[in-house]
Amino acid sequence: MTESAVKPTSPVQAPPVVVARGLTKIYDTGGNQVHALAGVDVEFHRGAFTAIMGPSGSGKSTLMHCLAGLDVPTSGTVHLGRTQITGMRDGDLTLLRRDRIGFIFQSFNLLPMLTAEQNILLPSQIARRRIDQARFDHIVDVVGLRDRLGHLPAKLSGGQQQRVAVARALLNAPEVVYADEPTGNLDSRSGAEILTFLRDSAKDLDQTIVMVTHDPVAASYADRVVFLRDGRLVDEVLDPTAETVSEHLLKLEA
Ligand SMILES: Nc1ncnc2c1ncn2[C@@H]1O[C@H](COP(=O)(O)OP(=O)(O)OP(=O)(O)O)[C@@H](O)[C@H]1O
Repeated sequence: MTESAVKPTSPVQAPPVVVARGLTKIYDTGGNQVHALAGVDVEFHRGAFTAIMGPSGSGKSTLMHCLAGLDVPTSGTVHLGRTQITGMRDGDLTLLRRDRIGFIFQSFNLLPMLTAEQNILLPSQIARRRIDQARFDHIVDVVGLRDRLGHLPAKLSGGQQQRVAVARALLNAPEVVYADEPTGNLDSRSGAEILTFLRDSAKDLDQTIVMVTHDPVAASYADRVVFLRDGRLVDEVLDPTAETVSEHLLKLEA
């Protein structure tokens, strides 16, 4: 078989980048136990864009925080590549998050006194990493920030600020990007631009992306949607549409 005849591996067949097994998280609130995660097994594959959905209080944020090493599960394991992150010391976890994971938050989290360009470059500079100029140029052009690089965040629209945050998260080609309601503060047009960019990054840059969202339209940009209810993974949809996602959510909330 010639090389050009080899079919590219689809995102769902690629090896998992993140694997969680038997994750539980119990919060003890004054003698009252809340089982925020009640035994979650889940995998996220290279180059796949996955949305995590579920009713309010179903455990989405807790799951993302445990996957990203921002919170410690009560039991179970999380692997990033070959590294088991559960059980790591705080200092090692901080370095792992800095070097191997990208984050995008609803509230952008940009430093107000730095320009767009300085915000994008800051994590690499803190980590004393060489800047990949070609990747920087590619990302800046694709997100349409070329003529805004010298602007402070206050001089940018919400959509432009989130594009800066997305460029910052993707610059270092992290093994996985976690996005927590990335379009929650944006109008629908800016939101659609960010989601299109995330979808294209998964496809074109082989970027693994995991996004928590309440919005079926946002989830429809993903390759796959996994649904949580009462701290358990109860369903999933491949190649979702806003309609199929809404139907599944309605069933879960019934
Ligand atoms: N720090 C905490 N202390 C006690 N209980 C908590 C804490 N964090 C979360 N919980 C509880 O754990 C459960 C899961 O919460 P989580 O925030 O993960 O859900 P969610 O699906 O992200 O919710 P939402 O969609 O409303 O953001 C809820 O019952 C919540 O009240």
